Amino acid sequence: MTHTSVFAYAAPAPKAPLERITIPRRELGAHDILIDIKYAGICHSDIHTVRAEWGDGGAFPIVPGHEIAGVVAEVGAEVTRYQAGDRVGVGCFVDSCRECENCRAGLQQYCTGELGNVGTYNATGRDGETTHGGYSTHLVVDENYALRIPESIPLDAAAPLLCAGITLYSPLAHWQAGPGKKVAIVGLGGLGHMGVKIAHAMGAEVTVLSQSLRKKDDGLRLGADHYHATSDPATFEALAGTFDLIVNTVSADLDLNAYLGLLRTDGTLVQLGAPENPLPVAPFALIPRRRSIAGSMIGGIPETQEMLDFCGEHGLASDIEVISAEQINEAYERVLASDVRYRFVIDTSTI
Ligand SMILES: NC(=O)c1ccc[n+]([C@@H]2O[C@H](COP(=O)([O-])OP(=O)(O)OC[C@H]3O[C@@H](n4cnc5c(N)ncnc54)[C@H](O)[C@@H]3O)[C@@H](O)[C@H]2O)c1
Ligand SMILES: [Zn+2]
Repeated sequence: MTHTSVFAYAAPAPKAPLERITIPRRELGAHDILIDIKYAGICHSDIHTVRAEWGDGGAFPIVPGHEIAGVVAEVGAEVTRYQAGDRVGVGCFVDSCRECENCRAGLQQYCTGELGNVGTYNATGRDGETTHGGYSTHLVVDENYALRIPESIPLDAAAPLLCAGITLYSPLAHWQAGPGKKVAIVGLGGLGHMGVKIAHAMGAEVTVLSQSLRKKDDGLRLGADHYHATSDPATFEALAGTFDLIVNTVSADLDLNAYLGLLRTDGTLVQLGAPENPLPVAPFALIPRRRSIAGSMIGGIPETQEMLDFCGEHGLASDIEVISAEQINEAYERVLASDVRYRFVIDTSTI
């Protein structure tokens, strides 16, 4: 297979600063599109991965980036869905088996086939080659794993929707956030701020549970009805038994038992944050009120398109700070210090 060489930013080894390298992109296959990447969001998962916090080490050098927005530059011979000039996005995976029960149901993120869902980076594609993510100038992807970005959403603010947006939309839709439902969003970072916007647009009564009240004004502006500090023990007394749904976006260890106490009867806590340590659950945090704890991972292709269209209709996008490629390492430190409002987005023309 022949390749084209393109520029990218990569972590050469675990915990090492990212640096500019060249990577291969495959030649256009019949069903592929070539995307001229314009913007790539920085997700906390990128940081977990390059710091090797999820165990397996990975295939370094790793080019992160799964919040990708760009414009179609070329299409393969049999492409039907896109043409040059279309505004498109790519999220957390670029392929899946397409045959298992989940793939056929449009839940490609939960592919159970041998191929599994092929991560946009740090994964092995069906051609046996390592995938490289969006901190890069170009990407070749199968047209079936790209999404259409509505005209009303600027490309830079659209990029984070491809992970942060769908990761919140999917559980909020699944657990039916809407009028009459009380929803708490724990952690007001990249994921959390999209959770507030989307849950509010769905009609739910939204509460932010943040470490402090430092970002309260932002939270209310984003659409929250209430805002509480989890550093204040009175919060857990005042809100005991309140919520139908709690969505935990925190990237660090948290005492889930304290949060389970905030659920009403039959309420559900959905775990989205993925810290490296187990989170112990006390049986009696669940038993007395038939409470549930669940997980959810991004969303499938049809639901991601539905989320983008929903955001287009409701005028939603991410609150972003656009940076140049040479600021990536500094941005990582700022994400780790909770100093981001609310997503860093790399202008990939600076790569
Ligand atoms: N389930 C999924 O599909 C999925 C998808 C994307 C990301 N993630 C994971 O979700 C987590 C969050 O990602 P992100 O990009 O939003 O990160 P982020 O760093 O932008 O946001 C995390 C937020 O949690 C806050 N926080 C930390 N400790 C807290 C505490 N004790 N109480 C309340 N808030 C606290 C931080 O201040 C920050 O605002 C990461 O672990 C990431 O890997 C999961
Ligand atoms: Zn992500």
